[in-house]
Amino acid sequence: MVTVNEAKQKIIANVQALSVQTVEVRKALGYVLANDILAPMSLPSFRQSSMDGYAILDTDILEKDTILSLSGESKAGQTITQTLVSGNAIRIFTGAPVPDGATAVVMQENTSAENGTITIREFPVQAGKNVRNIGQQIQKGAVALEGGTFLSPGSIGFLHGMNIWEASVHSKPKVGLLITGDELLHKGDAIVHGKIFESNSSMLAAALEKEGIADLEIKYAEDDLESTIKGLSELAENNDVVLASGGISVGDYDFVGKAVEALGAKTIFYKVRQKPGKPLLFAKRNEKLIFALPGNPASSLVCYYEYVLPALRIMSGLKDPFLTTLKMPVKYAYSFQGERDEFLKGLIVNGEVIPLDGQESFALRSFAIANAIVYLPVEQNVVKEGDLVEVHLLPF
Ligand SMILES: Nc1nc2c(c(=O)[nH]1)N[C@H]1C(S)=C(S)[C@@H](COP(=O)(O)OP(=O)(O)OC[C@H]3O[C@@H](n4cnc5c(N)ncnc54)[C@H](O)[C@@H]3O)O[C@H]1N2
Ligand code: MOO
Repeated sequence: MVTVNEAKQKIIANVQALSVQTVEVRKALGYVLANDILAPMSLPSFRQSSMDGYAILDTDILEKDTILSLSGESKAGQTITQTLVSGNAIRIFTGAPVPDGATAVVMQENTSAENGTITIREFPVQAGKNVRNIGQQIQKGAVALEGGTFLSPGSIGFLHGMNIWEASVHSKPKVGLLITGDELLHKGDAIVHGKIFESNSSMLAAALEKEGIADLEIKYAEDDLESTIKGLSELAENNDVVLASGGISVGDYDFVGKAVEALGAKTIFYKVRQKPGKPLLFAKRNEKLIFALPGNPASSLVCYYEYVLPALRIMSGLKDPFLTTLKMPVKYAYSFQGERDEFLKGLIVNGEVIPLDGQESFALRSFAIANAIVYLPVEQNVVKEGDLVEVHLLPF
């Protein structure tokens, strides 16, 4: 048995980023950049107006209500940059090139136009006002995004804005899932006393989908050693990571541990001093990872978020793979007995976290409405209302 912290350290020590591939930036959402990207151009690449109004020379505006002559127009998309001569104003629109010679743009609300003249109702006008400078966002040749950056919708827009359409990213792990349990019913099956509807596969598939891992290979094994070995070895052939659900405890029909051993995989840890999810197993077979998740649904999902997800994120190239962690006051007192750290399904409301009712490992109802996991180490087994607790934000 290892502690929660030891288990996490063993994940970090045993998991590496996968190889690098080139992907279209548009398809790169959720991938992690393998190298720094240098800006191939400055942004903006020309001086742009940030307002609809008039381009002027700030030194022409010596008092309020200065009158200038209207001498042209610059609209967005215009390719010829005009030149502003002192004493004049050029009509300009947001995103349009600022004429050479102009030092500022006065927004049109602060002007009035009549008979070819423009009255500037603002004084003083600062040089540079409402002008986006060349390279203000990024200078050509500077690091635009660092290797290790998680590509978000914002990153995709930023890269396309610099005329970058492909990027080098770490591959995403391929994941296989082995569902064990003779008690499991599937969609369309008649309800039978003693059997339950299988729900871990769809729950884990949905969690993986959230992480950008969509093409999950799912197999089902009967509660016998041969079927479990076959399922695990086939999945390990085709995938980087194999998750097994159920059959990892000590019962006569729990075969996952024995199957992992029979496959010659190296167990990195088995059993974590935690509730739920005690019988979690992490093994490696060459570079393939095997996680045996406890069958209890809430145990399975806690183990996914706390250990599997960080491993998948390290493989995807992320440096900070764990759920976002913060300290927050707890809304109600909570205490527990026993020698295992606890992970509680929690709901954050108005800056406080509520430990939800129904923390048993078979119960998913609390998880269904949770937005966080509260981590209470055994040393913190009694918390009073308002005490600070460690909260791990669930990814939504
Ligand atoms: N004598 C002991 N018994 C148990 C121990 C122990 O230390 N000594 N540990 C308990 C703990 S803690 C856990 S957690 C469970 C883990 O058991 P398994 O991983 O072997 O899981 P199963 O026995 O196969 O199933 C447990 C539970 O979950 C339901 N289940 C299984 N698969 C699914 C699925 N795909 N969808 C929905 N529900 C599923 C299953 O019916 C059981 O109710 O062991 C304890 N026992
Ligand atoms: O380790 Mo189990 O998940 O407490 O029932």
